[in-house]
Amino acid sequence: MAKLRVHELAKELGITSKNLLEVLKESGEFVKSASSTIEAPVVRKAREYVEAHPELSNKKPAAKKAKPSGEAEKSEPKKAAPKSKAKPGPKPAAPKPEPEAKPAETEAKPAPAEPVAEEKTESAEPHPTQASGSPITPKSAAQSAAKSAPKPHAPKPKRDDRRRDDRRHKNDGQRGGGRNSAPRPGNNPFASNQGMPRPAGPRPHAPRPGNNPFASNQGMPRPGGGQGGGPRPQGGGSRSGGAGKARPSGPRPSPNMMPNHLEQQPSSPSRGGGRGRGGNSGGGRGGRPGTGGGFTRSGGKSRGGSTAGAFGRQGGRPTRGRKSKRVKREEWENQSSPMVQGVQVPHGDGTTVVRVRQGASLGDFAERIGADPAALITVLFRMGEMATMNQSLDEDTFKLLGAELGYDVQVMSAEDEDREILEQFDIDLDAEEAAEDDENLVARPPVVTVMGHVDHGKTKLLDAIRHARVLETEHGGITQHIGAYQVHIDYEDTDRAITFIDTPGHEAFTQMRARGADITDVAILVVAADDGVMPQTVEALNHAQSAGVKIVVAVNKIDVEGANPAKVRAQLTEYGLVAEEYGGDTMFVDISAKQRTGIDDLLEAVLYTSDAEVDPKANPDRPARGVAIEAKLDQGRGAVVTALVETGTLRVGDPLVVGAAHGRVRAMFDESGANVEEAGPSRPVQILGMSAVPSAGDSFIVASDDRTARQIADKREAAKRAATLAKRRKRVSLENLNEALKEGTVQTLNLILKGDASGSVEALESSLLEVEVSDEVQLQIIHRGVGAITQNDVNLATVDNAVIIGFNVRPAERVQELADSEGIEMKFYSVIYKAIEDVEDALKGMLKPIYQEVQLGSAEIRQVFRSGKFGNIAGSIVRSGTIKRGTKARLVRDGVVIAPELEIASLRREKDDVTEVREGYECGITLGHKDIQEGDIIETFEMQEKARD
Ligand SMILES: Nc1nc2c(ncn2[C@@H]2O[C@H](COP(=O)(O)OP(=O)(O)OP(=O)(O)O)[C@@H](O)[C@H]2O)c(=O)[nH]1
Repeated sequence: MAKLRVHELAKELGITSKNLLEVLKESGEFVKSASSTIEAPVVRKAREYVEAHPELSNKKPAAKKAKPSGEAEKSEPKKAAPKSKAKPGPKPAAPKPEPEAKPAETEAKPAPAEPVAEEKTESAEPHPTQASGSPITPKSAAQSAAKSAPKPHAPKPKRDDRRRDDRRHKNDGQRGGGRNSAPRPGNNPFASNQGMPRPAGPRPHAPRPGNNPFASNQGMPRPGGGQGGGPRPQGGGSRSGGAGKARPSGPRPSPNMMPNHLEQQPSSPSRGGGRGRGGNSGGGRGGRPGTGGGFTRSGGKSRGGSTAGAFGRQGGRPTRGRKSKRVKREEWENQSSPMVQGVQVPHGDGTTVVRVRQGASLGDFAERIGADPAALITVLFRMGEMATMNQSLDEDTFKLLGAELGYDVQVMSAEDEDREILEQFDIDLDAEEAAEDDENLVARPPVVTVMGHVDHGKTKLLDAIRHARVLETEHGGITQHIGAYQVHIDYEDTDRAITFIDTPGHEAFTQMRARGADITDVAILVVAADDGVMPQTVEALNHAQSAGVKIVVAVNKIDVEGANPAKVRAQLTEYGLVAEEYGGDTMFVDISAKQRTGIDDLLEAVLYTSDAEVDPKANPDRPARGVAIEAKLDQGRGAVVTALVETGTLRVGDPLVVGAAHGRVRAMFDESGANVEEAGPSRPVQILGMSAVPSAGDSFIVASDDRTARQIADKREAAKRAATLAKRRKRVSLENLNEALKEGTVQTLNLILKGDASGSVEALESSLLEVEVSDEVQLQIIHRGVGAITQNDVNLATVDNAVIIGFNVRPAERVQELADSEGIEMKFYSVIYKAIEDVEDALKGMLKPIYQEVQLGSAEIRQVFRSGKFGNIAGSIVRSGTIKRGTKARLVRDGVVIAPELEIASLRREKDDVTEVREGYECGITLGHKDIQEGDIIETFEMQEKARD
């Protein structure tokens, strides 16, 4: 199912998304925006078209496609002939291919070769997305273009830039011709009526009746084009030759264009083409309006034997008769597919990119390349891998398989995948953002994160701000920590709000970013004036700068003796933060978080910086979108999510999706615990009503209804599961997969990481998490931190049976003794790879657990009873421990084991069957062993796994 998006394909082809969109739209494809997905067949067509039209390219014309085009050229002549259909003449003589003729070429060929096969494959695929989408309206394009112009405020790094880029993009795209009139003369590959700008109006109708995905204008006359279809060189037209008559205008600019390609599609090529060509060249009818659709695939189809020739039936018959076509297509593919590993499967050219989701199965991949899954299973098997059709494959396996088949298989990132999921519900966040009209945007409070070195006063500062500013509010101040809060300040005679993320430190900031949540507008970098710039100060500013976040420096602890604020300013210039007083553009404010001085100045500096450098804006009049900042499970209230609204307004009752959780907003609270009915941009609120607890950094969107919300959440959950499955599979070799599954025991190695700096701890953690030994053993980092190993760490290790890893740190006083007495292992490293090696070894060691025998009890046989029914019964007395029924036993006589592998088959006290008998009691035991005597000792034991040290 993984599909390329327009912008991705555009990038790949070196043209603008706009151009590509136009090309696609013109060809009748239902693409909505640059983020819309496009089906493989369309991708292929577009690729071929663009390759054939280097003029479309922005950057590198058709360089990379050189090869394909070359091929195209080769075949051109052939096609050209058929194409000439333009000419009424019965015999398409035109030997001379028109420049654009390439695309058509293939189809023209009487004997469709591989390309045909490929095309077919594509065509067979349904095009759900396209069908539902509607083209971007000219209005939105116009709006977005308009937006780009005025930029009242200073440069806005993040979002604005992005938006601007988009606009630029759009504008670029339009460069050819009228902005709305998508079709650029000459450029549009699929356009049937090239050269005639098509009024934007009709576009929306794009959806042709019928469901021929390729017929651009089925059944609808194209304005201006006269019959639009008629003239279309492409399709069957060319083939049938007859079409000619339809052709009003002279030589079709690009008969070969896409249309032809399309024709190559599955069915058409072989039969359609043949038919049209031969039999009914009469295709004459091609004149039919509407028919010649860009992707005339239908033209070819006109199998009705009738004349339908080239342009023929399209209008009337979209894609019916699918079945037989499909069958034929398969037959065709089978004939033309190359052999790989002795199996016939489609083959790429080595550069063909196939995108699959994380955790995609072989079946998914087969669908993408139009192969028979069974054939792929065989190929994989012969490559030494075994997989079923529905089993998730990991990226490596896909890559291997792809390489074998000539495809560059790319596993989609989680973000792309999510985008794709949303697109299935017609939600395209990027496009919406790009299409947002500046007029609808209103200023929103800046979102601020506090960062800095350990102990420089981040928490104290957040407290100071909270107290200074929130206690005065009507609700009586912040009563709870919800992960974010808003304060108000009188700034330039206006009441202004600032939103603070209440989790200090760049780790949280980075974690959120890693999940795609760029919510911070301004970062306050806290530097203690008595300590100066420290390692984490630098880390924090690097993180902020790399995120394009503006920084305000809070020089803290100026109340401390020896504080040297000037030194901080001087130090930070080295890192590109030059104070205004030194001619730079960064605001430095001296504060004392402890004494709560300078706080107002700091807040003003934040607002000043925000206004000047960020100018955050959002449209409050739309369904809300935002990010989950914190989430927890509350016993009485269920999932409690603190969400920050980024745009739109969130209201109680809204159907919401947060990550893989969904639900209706049952109630909302602000940081003071007060009920909130609605929350606008930059407003943090606690939300009740979600079905599950999402992760911090998960984005949320208001869905159109509960059902959609649930479906999106379900799909996300499924994607997550598939990704996890794929990862897990990676770690289990095929040989031991079944065993591992059978045993069902997964062992976990718990680790506590302590390091000299958070950077090194993070690096160590991420490296360790990549260690994969087997699916049976997992590695879990239960705690990490900066600084010496403390008693707390050891206590935690005791509880969770963890190993402590110290990276460039040592245990604090008396901690070593504690660890020794608790049997906690501490390991110290100064090189990351050494730690990784050791952990890897430990994990491997865990693979083969050592079992040890544990004695459970022993009993002495006092008397032997012979019973016909039960065999020999040992009347015994339990000498130690407990004798349990069903446990393993051995028989010892005079210190010699005479029967090592027995089992307590039955156990009785008096006349009752019992499960166990304790020390000192008499009992009757049967062992299923005849040779027992008075005085023999029955020892019972079990095998217990021994933890490795
Ligand atoms: N004298 C003085 N002490 C301060 C000031 N700000 C913070 N402190 C003290 O510095 C210590 C660390 O403050 P925190 O706010 O916990 O520092 P932090 O940066 O949040 O520390 P971590 O959470 O460990 O990263 C505490 O003992 C505070 O009381 C200040 O302005 N003046």
